[in-house]
Amino acid sequence: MPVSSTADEQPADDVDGAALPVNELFYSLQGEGKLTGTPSVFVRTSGCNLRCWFCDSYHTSWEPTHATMSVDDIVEEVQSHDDADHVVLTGGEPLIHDDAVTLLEQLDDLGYHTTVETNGTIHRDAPIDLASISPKLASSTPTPEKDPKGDGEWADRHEERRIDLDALGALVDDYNAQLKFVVTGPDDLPEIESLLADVRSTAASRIPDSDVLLMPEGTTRDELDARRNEVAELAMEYGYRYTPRLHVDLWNDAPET
Ligand SMILES: C[S@@+](CC[C@H](N)C(=O)[O-])C[C@H]1O[C@@H](n2cnc3c(N)ncnc32)[C@H](O)[C@@H]1O
Ligand SMILES: Nc1nc2[nH]cc(C(=O)O)c2c(=O)[nH]1
Ligand code: SF4
Ligand SMILES: [Mg+2]
Repeated sequence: MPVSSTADEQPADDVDGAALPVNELFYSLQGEGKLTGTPSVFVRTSGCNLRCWFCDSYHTSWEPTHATMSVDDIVEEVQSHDDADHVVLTGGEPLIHDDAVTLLEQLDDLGYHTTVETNGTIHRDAPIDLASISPKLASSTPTPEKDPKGDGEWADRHEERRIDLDALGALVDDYNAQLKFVVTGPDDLPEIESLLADVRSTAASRIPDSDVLLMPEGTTRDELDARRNEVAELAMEYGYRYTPRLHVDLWNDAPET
């Protein structure tokens, strides 16, 4: 059972057996985190238990769309990208789906390196080679002024759900992990420091600063141009790692990149 199961699951209709709601499946370079630049197949599931105002995958969270794919068909499409040996399972929040585990098991059996991009509110037992955890800060909350769709109807639910220390501690203890924070500005740093202290006292394993990454918020080149230097300097000031958003630098906000 997941540590936290406040899931807004998209039903997997039409298909018998293990299946997932898939928003997009594409081959690209890992654009974020320690494996930046690695050729990887991305499987993006639809549905999320949070609603970050800045979500760069709007059609998996605010207005989710998907095709239901059997896990067998997903694996076949992954294998069609001959040169890739890394798979990134993302979303939406991929760990709201029970069959994410089935997919990860099949990929692991085939020898793929698996990264799971997760908001860190749900823990599952699965063969995950890199848990790429992006805990959501207060600056992600869709207040009425920032809500991309409505009038702040999701703000309270998002606030209640965005941090689950037990899930974060279990993910860090069970997997090779990186903590990747979306930074909107210097005001985010005190919260990152205090959250890290809490996760460090919850988790049994050590979390070195080199596993903590600061990533500038921005879905377009222009937005990143305005923010990346400030975030890079914050990384130097606090001793954390900086991660670019290589895919945005290369392809801006094009889909399937
Ligand atoms: C769309 S999320 C899907 C995985 C999971 N729901 C999560 O949030 O980690 C993939 C990654 O994009 C990041 N992200 C989403 N919107 C962003 C934005 N506007 N600027 C920078 N990073 C963003 C998330 O923090 C996460 O690391
Ligand atoms: N190229 C590329 N790298 C990524 N790393 C994490 C992504 C995500 O959306 O989870 C992502 C993405 O959408 N594209
Ligand atoms: S948790 Fe991830 S997928 Fe969900 S709204 Fe936030 S950034 Fe988007
Ligand atoms: Mg993305």
